[in-house]
Amino acid sequence: MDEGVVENAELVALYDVARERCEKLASELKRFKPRIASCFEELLGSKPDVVVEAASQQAVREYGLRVLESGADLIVLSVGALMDRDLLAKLVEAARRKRRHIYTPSGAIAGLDAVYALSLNGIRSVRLVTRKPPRALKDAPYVREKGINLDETREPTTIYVGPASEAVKYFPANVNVAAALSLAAKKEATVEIVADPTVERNIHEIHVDSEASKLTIRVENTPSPMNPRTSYLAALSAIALLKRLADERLWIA
Ligand SMILES: NC(=O)C1=CN([C@@H]2O[C@H](COP(=O)(O)OP(=O)(O)OC[C@H]3O[C@@H](n4cnc5c(N)ncnc54)[C@H](OP(=O)(O)O)[C@@H]3O)[C@@H](O)[C@H]2O)C=CC1
Ligand SMILES: O=C([O-])CC(=O)C(=O)O
Repeated sequence: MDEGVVENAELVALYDVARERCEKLASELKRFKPRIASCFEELLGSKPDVVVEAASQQAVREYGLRVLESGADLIVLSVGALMDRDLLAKLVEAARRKRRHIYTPSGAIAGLDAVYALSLNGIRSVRLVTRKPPRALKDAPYVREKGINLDETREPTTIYVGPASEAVKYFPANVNVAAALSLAAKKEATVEIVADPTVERNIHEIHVDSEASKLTIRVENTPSPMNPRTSYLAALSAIALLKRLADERLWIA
């Protein structure tokens, strides 16, 4: 799985609260022989140039600053954590001071380059409609807190409408894309979440209204076989970013 993709880089270390998950991943790799770190300090001890967070919003809060302070770039997938303005300001300040970068890849969506471009001239409204099979949503804090029973859902049901900063707390493993979208738009997205038993894919629709363009983007993603909440595209997006960085930015799409 790791052959022939990111050529000019080494995977130096892996860290997860559950060590056996790193061991399983490492056993599936052919080219890379990463150290399996038993704590986050040990991961940083490998002196990485880039650390990819693919864990949780809590992990961004726990380790984000330490990554930048260690002199590494930080790629964030649990972008929801960055809706916390204080945390974002601290990370940006550390990145500036250490001359490193924070990257938020497009993850499970597309078109953030255009959304960012439109933000330069001001965006009137930005909306995300996320549609996932009920099994991908049933463990979300919001669903549990409100006692919503998704096992009996027979038709598409809107279970949540609200601002991105709230949505990423209620659905921390489902709509990090709402944060990536809001940061690109420089405007908080309104998020609608639909539990849809008629779909097998994780579907994200972006609607942006601005003077320069009306933008509609729809992405239908195959879920990861290991985690139905997560789209396969999100992992590919992080790998594609690593590849661009490892190729020393000779070509940026
Ligand atoms: N930006 C985007 O477009 C997308 C973002 N995501 C986000 O990316 C993240 C990773 O997704 P995915 O790989 O599917 O998640 P998984 O839950 O499948 O895997 C994450 C792993 O990280 C571990 N972990 C969580 N928190 C910590 C921590 N503080 N320290 C150490 N290990 C930790 C988890 O352990 P445990 O299970 O014990 O918590 C788990 O083993 C998620 O937050 C997800 O929501 C996903 C898809 C798209
Ligand atoms: O993978 C997806 O479809 C989106 C996702 O989980 C997230 O943004 O957290």
